[in-house]
Amino acid sequence: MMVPAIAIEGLEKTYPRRWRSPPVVALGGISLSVEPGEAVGFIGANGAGKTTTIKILMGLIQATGGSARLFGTSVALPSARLGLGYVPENPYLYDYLTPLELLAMGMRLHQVKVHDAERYCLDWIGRLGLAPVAKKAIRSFSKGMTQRVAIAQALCINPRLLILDEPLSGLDPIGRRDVVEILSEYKRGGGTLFLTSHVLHDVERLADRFGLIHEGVLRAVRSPAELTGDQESVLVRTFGQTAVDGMREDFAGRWIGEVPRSELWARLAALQQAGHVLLEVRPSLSLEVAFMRAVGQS
Ligand SMILES: Nc1ncnc2c1ncn2[C@@H]1O[C@H](COP(=O)(O)OP(=O)(O)OP(=O)(O)O)[C@@H](O)[C@H]1O
Repeated sequence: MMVPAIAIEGLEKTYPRRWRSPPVVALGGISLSVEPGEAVGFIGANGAGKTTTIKILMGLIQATGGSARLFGTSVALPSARLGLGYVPENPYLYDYLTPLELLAMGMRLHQVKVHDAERYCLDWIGRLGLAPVAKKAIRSFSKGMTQRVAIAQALCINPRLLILDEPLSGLDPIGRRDVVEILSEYKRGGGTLFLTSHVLHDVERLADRFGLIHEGVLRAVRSPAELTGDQESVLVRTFGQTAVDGMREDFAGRWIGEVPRSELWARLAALQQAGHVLLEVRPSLSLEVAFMRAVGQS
């Protein structure tokens, strides 16, 4: 059997009492495993326990109960994190360094050797859209630019596992698109991803499974097919000149309708006969809504 990339069992974290504040139970015993080559999105509202989980995996804080392993090695051992890429929620980078220097340093720390290291790092910097500032101190960078450097640094070591805490926050729409594309490519190449987000939409294109965490409890772990596969109706969008029963015209002159799954093929045939061109067929509930329903949040 393959060793899971991440194996979390009954993980607990209670932050101790401070001054007048009572102890905070951030994780109430969560269990989750991520297989090599898999991408898992960890979704939850502010304060749900996502960052706490990641900090435990990264050895930045200690769990108060349960266990966590990376490729079979306990997170208590620093060697568990060799060859692992990590992008924290608010990356703190040595800001007197340039992106080129920082990437080179990361490669040395992870003992990654490539033929022409400078060229290799510049290539990664370029892919994150930072070529013009490759040799400028990070100190002068915006939040989004800093985030891009952190992502380049995590990816350039060719990690066997990539852990990202809110990787898209702070990025503009183009940055988001670029990063989703780069992460998809990493996954297609066999990489393993564990990433957090407040919203499922952000990680929809990347994740094979989604885990919903709520107040320190993992409420459900589901694949997109499990979420949308058993919906009883399907949304159909067409383009055509004539009205067809059950379809309504939208403002752009397209036709849209919810069709019971059992009638789909008959309805598509009727639409074709009426001269409609098929534009889209998809589950009528968005993944986000389906997920919220699955865990009883809506
Ligand atoms: N150092 C700390 N001391 C005390 N409580 C903490 C500490 N860090 C986090 N918490 C609490 O633990 C709970 C989980 O926080 P965590 O940062 O893991 O949530 P999150 O899901 O990452 O939230 P966000 O999306 O806002 O980053 C919250 O109630 C938070 O207030």
